[in-house]
Amino acid sequence: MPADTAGKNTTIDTPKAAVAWEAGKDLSVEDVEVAPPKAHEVRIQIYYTGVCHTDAYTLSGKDPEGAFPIVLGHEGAGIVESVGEGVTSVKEGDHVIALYTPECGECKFCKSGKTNLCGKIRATQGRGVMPDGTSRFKCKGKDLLHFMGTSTFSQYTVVADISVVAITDKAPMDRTCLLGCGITTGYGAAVITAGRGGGGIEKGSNVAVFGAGCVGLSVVQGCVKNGAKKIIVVDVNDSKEEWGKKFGATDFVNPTKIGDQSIQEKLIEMTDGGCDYTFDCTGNVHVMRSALEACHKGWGESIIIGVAAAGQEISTRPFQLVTGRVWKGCAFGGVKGRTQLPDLVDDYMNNKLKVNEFITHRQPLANINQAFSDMKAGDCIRCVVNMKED
Ligand SMILES: NC(=O)C1=CN([C@@H]2O[C@H](COP(=O)(O)OP(=O)(O)OC[C@H]3O[C@@H](n4cnc5c(N)ncnc54)[C@H](OP(=O)(O)O)[C@@H]3O)[C@@H](O)[C@H]2O)C=CC1
Ligand SMILES: N[C@@H](CCC(=O)N[C@@H](CSC=O)C(=O)NCC(=O)O)C(=O)O
Ligand SMILES: [Zn+2]
Ligand SMILES: [Zn+2]
Repeated sequence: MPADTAGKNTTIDTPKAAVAWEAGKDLSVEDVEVAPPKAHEVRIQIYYTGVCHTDAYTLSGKDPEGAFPIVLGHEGAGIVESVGEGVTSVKEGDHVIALYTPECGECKFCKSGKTNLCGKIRATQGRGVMPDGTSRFKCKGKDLLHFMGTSTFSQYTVVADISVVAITDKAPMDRTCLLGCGITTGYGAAVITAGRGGGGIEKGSNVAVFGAGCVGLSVVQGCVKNGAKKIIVVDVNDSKEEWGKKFGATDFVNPTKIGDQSIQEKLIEMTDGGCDYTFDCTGNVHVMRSALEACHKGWGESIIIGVAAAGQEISTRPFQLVTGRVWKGCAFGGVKGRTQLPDLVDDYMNNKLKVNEFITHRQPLANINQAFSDMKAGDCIRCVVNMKED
């Protein structure tokens, strides 16, 4: 892999990337060409990437925005190799995390103070191209699409300068990569998105978290931080009870083992009328309904985090909302990546945020398909892929 390209306007023509040529097929590790960053773009050498269920979702063909061939991956950390003209926010050698939720600071969304979503490059990002409408990846003479503005399953990637944040070089990248999606998403949902003022769950809240994967356990971690009273993990997999308790959950319910009672009835009974907050971390629309209906009348809030497949819709009786329950959702936990992510990394470095505990599996890039299989097994919370080991 060339190490002397930094700062030079050259295409890197030997890195490897895991290419998704077609929906539903294994990834193929290929030699790719990665063009230099244009103005307001950054080329990053990716060191480590997590594999998230959203990568599998898009690979499956169920993502309405999914197109192929594409370089997937959106949970990555690395080092800036070179920057294009006009880039001032990061420089060569900076340790960074790629951001699938960019932050330009200038658009209507960024200026609203009401959301972490940024509108500046969302249209091109959704079409799998850079903001100028073209790709920086080539393989076998074909252009490859970018994914979520990050494409971290490549040893080198190019991102918009608003889609990357510099963090301390003291933090181990094989862990901080997970702050690029799963951990930040769940934690942010609990400490930022939840609550009418968006300040997170209040101290003393009773909470139910549906689905105890990386995202759900991160919600648990956020609820502990904000002083929740009851944190009930709901999962169909009994092994998640121990995981939930490790992160601070107080109770566990397996909804398949409560007889004739519905899960919403069970949770209402356990919380004297319903939960103050519930979180869907499964992507299952039936679970989303249960999560809403398990909320306390008058004020309970249910936050949708899980990503459901194309064509799936949520439903409930409108009466559930008329009587004061609130349905909302968030991407990346409501966290503003460039403004707020460095603080989360610092919290991790100061032992205030668990990250290491989520890593159950590791694979080299050559075994990335195994990393997808690992992720789908019930004993995996997160698998980290070493992008330098091919
Ligand atoms: N909004 C956002 O910004 C983001 C959304 N996501 C989405 O969040 C979701 C969760 O991600 P992740 O934590 O990685 O996923 P995991 O699959 O690791 O965790 C989901 C958990 O939910 C369990 N589960 C499945 N069905 C049910 C059910 N009916 N009731 C209760 N529990 C159930 C699963 O059990 P089992 O393993 O037995 O199936 C698993 O333990 C995904 O849909 C992902 O795409 C992820 C990141 C960001
Ligand atoms: N492309 C999908 C939507 C997938 C989705 O909801 N992505 C989340 C992040 S999930 C991360 O693992 C997100 O950022 N949503 C906001 C956005 O602007 O995409 C579809 O079309 O269904
Ligand atoms: Zn993700
Ligand atoms: Zn913006």
